[in-house]
Amino acid sequence: MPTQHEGRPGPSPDVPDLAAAKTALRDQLVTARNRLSVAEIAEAAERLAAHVLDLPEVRRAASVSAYVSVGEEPGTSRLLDALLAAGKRVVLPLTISDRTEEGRFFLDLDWAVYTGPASLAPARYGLLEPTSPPLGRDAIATPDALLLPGMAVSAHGYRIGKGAGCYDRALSRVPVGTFTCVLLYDDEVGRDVPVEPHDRSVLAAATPSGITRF
Ligand SMILES: Nc1nc2c(c(=O)[nH]1)N(C=O)[C@@H](CNc1ccc(C(=O)N[C@@H](CCC(=O)O)C(=O)O)cc1)CN2
Ligand SMILES: Nc1ncnc2c1ncn2[C@@H]1O[C@H](COP(=O)(O)OP(=O)(O)OP(=O)(O)O)[C@@H](O)[C@H]1O
Repeated sequence: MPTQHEGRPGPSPDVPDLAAAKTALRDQLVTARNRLSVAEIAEAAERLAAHVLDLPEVRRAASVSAYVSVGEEPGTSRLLDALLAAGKRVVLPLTISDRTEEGRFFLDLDWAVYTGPASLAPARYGLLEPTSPPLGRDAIATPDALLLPGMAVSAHGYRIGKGAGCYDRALSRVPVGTFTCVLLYDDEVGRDVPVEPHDRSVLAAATPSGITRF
């Protein structure tokens, strides 16, 4: 499919054709991930972690934000423990619900420090979250490097996620220039991602084959 939407400024967030195109792409991406075997997921996680840990921005970071992978997502458990073992402060998302002034429900992210696998507990939406105290939504502004979940990324670094907009909200609180890297499978990089006005691009993608910079 040609790149129809990339870089085109939209008139407002929630442009219906862009939102529908995102939903269609997400469906395709979920289907592809569902075909992965447990062995493929484990091997991909291992290779991906090695590339992430080798990134200069991650090596020199004192603090890193990441996520706890679930299901067919690129695995992060070994990566989280390696970051901790390297002496870094690791912060993880807590998914919280909020309402707009008009009463519309949305999901946002708070943050908490990771201290090891035993500090994680099952949370809403099938997620695993840290049990340490919430640091506040603005805590995402302080880590030196951000490792993000995603479903795909465009050739220009625009990512698509699960569709709640949590990471777009979180990224809007992050100082420009902060190192941001989405963790994906190889065939999810360079996809035709529809771009809405609220979308913030990332600086890199990490996959089992290596790092792509945008
Ligand atoms: N591992 C991991 N953690 C993460 C994310 C992620 O993508 N992966 N997030 C990335 O943003 C945040 C959580 N994002 C979410 C995005 C959508 C839905 C959601 O809509 N879930 C259901 C509907 C609600 C339900 O189950 O009752 C759905 O998928 O239909 C939930 C959480 C924070 N933590
Ligand atoms: N910074 C923001 N401020 C207000 N609303 C936002 C913001 N970012 C996203 N949204 C809302 O969230 C909805 C979902 O956004 P989008 O489809 O870009 O999510 P996504 O990137 O797939 O998910 P995520 O960011 O959680 O990984 C959009 O319809 C938009 O209205």
